[in-house]
Amino acid sequence: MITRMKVLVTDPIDDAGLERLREAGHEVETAYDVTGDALLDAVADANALVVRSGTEVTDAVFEAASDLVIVGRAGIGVDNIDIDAATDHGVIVANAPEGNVRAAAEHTVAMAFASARSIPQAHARLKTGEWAKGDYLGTELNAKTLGIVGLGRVGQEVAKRLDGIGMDLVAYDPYIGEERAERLGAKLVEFEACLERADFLTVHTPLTPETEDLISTEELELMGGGYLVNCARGGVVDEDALAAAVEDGTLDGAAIDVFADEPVSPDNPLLDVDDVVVTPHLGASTEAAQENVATSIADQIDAAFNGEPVMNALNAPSVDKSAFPRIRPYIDLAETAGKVAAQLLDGRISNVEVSYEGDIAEEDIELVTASALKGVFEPLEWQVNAVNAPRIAEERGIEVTESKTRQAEDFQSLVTVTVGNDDESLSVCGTLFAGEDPRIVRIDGYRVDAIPHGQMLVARNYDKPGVIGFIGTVLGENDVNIAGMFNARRSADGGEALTVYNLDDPIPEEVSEKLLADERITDVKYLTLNGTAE
Ligand SMILES: NC(=O)C1=CN([C@@H]2O[C@H](COP(=O)(O)OP(=O)(O)OC[C@H]3O[C@@H](n4cnc5c(N)ncnc54)[C@H](O)[C@@H]3O)[C@@H](O)[C@H]2O)C=CC1
Ligand SMILES: O=C(O)C(=O)COP(=O)(O)O
Repeated sequence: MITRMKVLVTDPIDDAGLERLREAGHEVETAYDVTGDALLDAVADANALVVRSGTEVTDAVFEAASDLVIVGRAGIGVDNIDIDAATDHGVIVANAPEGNVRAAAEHTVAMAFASARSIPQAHARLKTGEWAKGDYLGTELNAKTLGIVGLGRVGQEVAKRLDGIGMDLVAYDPYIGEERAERLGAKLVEFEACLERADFLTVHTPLTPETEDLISTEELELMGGGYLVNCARGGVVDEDALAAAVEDGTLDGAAIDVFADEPVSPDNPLLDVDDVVVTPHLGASTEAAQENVATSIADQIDAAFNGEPVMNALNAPSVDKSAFPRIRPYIDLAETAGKVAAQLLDGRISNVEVSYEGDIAEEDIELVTASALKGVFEPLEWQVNAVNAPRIAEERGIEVTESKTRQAEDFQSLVTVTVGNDDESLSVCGTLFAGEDPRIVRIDGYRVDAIPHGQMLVARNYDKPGVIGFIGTVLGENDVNIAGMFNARRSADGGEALTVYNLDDPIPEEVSEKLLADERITDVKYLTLNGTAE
């Protein structure tokens, strides 16, 4: 099983998550607030990195962390993680998209009320002994219009809560259907209409190039009054524009939990405007939410270490937990078939086809195909795993195709990996005996029955008397013991044949020359697969 893995945690997460990682046998190191070179040093021998929003996980981090398997984000937003760089380095990025949704929604509601009733301002004055009752005349949310920009998980929870207190709901989200909005009692409208109609506008999009500064001077002018709440991401709202709009009365107020740069600088213009209520990124900071996200990330890290699917992987194929036991043996089988095919083809690989027949064709096979690609690319000595294999194929212009058919001729399930180029191709078919024992059952059209592991030799020869004996003698003379062999021929007339050997020992280089010196033998290939021959 897995060896002790090191998990580096650079933003505070709940003890329940740390405990779960330790219970699973992993070494957990916490190094909060490390940045720059100190972060690069700390991550150098880590197998997993756990962060919240406080750590910038850049390309340099992946460069420094050669043993990194996964970055776990104990929360939702991953704008602080360079996912492209992670994929290039074959590192999984996973988040915890459910655990803090209610906390974020409740904080949003709290912020809307806080700004509408000036609670923080009145509170601060009363604490200094000032009874400023006459200075505050608030706004009710009841019967006002709530505009929601981004009707995803958090946006929907906010919708439910504020619908419940009698607000009218409009929403702008170009990626969801009208039906979903209607089920929440919200009307889907265009962006401008959402701004114009909202008395309270709340933002719940991720920060992406598309949403950066989504709301700036022009958009705030369209609102022309009312309140803006941002508990999503700082960069979505232009801070200078918002501060100016509240200052000059274009808006009545705002409530902001998130900032373009965090921790926020004392010079941030929003801190100077009295009608802007601020909190230091507290949306997810409840006990329940923190326990949820920390344990979710711990489980996903453990799964990654065990080679199991990572439920919320953002850059890797993930598989339903209940389906994984059925798929797992095919992951290894496809990788092996890919490895064998790549090692047997002489020419360049410019296309890979993975086809599925029988029961396996009913399953979600994205991860199986990625594993087949990993198998194909590994003998080429590319730094590859199932996370970056599809990307590597794309970058190198290798065409990847998949096909599925529920019919299987001779086997319950068959996985075939075909590698080739415009001039030639070679297929390797694998199946599972008794549902779990991997077998190679066809190589380049020859029907074989080979156990794919350890040292193997695949010889092509003319089907003449004494050839097999000759190969056995040469191997024996070189102290290579044959654990098993299978000979296949296309026809019974002395034509071409293919023989697959499982060997107990590595093959010395000169063996190949000796074998090929015999004109009955046309090709010899050595394969090295995982495990050793029995
Ligand atoms: N303040 C805090 O502590 C917390 C902040 N968050 C943040 O809240 C935000 C929302 O989180 P979730 O609801 O879980 O995400 P989600 O992915 O479930 O929903 C985001 C929604 O935004 C929509 N969207 C994307 N681009 C858009 C655009 N240009 N215009 C309008 N809509 C667009 C998407 O279609 C999606 O429906 C994220 O930025 C997340 O990081 C989440 C939890 C806590
Ligand atoms: O989950 C999110 O997106 C959040 O913004 C929460 O951030 P945090 O984990 O509190 O740094």
